[in-house]
Amino acid sequence: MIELKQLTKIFDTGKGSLTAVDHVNLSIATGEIFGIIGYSGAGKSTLIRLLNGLEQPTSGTVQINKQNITDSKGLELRKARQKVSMIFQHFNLLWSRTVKENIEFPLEIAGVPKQKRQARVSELVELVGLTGRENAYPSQLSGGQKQRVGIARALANEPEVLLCDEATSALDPETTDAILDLLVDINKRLGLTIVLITHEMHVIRKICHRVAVMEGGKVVELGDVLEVFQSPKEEITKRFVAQVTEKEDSHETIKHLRELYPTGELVKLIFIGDQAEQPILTKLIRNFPVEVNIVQGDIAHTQRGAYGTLILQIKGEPEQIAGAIQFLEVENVQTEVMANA
Ligand SMILES: Nc1ncnc2c1ncn2[C@@H]1O[C@H](COP(=O)(O)OP(=O)(O)OP(=O)(O)O)[C@@H](O)[C@H]1O
Repeated sequence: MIELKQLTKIFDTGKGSLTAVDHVNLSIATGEIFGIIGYSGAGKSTLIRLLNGLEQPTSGTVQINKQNITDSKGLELRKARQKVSMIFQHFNLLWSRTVKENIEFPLEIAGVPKQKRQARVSELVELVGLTGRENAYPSQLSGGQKQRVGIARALANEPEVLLCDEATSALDPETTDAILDLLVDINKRLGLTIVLITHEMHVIRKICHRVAVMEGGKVVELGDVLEVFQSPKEEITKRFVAQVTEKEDSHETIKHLRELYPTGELVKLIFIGDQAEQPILTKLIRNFPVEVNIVQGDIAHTQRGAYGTLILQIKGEPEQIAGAIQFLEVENVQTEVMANA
């Protein structure tokens, strides 16, 4: 659906040239929710502006549905851009227009007749959960409701791709989750391809299928969200993953746990995907004469299955403990002995 080849954008800053996007190659499938994460200045906004044709690349190409955005001009470019819609961190609504009128705006521009426009607006209002608020002005809405208007407006002309530029960064955690749920719902119902940029790993974890990590204009890591959580390779990716996993690996935490649980072994288990639903602990306790205490646990759900960590205190004869740990490894549970008694 989206193909970026050797995509590069160099800005002339007056003080020399700055490579904001550096030879990026990406292939995003139809119906995928694809996340791009990076710290400020990594090049995410520039990349997204290249995707919707607002910025011209210095070199390389952007193809959407086999159409080359970078070569298109005039009517052709406008048509290609209609397939791509966008929502923003600060919503970018028209303040003097009501909810209904904001959603209707892109339909007016596209020349859709009034009756058709009204029917489409009603559909969209319902889709984003704003029934009853049609005549409110943006100033009368909460942040989450404003973003719902932004989403409805973006969907008005039936785009194939929705770009989300830090779409939940201005929202509180609960509202963020509700908006992310809405995006997943829309992705499933309409088969819409979603590309989002963010600096929050929570957003990636919750809704994305795949993720690209950007640093210094380059994609430094790319993979399935679950895989990236399981084994982040780059230092920067590890830092992003640590945003949402327990701070259980820190030296202080381990020391603290050792004080609380001075005997036996402290073992950290990492469950990925289906494993999180299997009765592995039941089997362990049945097969080995050891005592197992749950010290700490955390399960996160991604679009591709669950990811969880569990810290156990295992007490018993050393060879039985060793056997229990071996059993976990045979069951393909990633296991780390955290501290010795
Ligand atoms: N129009 C421009 N002219 C010159 N430099 C620019 C321009 N736009 C972006 N840059 C520079 O390109 C680099 C990448 O910026 P970009 O905004 O794409 O990063 P980002 O990852 O989106 O960060 P942020 O989240 O802060 O927007 C930065 O060093 C930025 O200063």
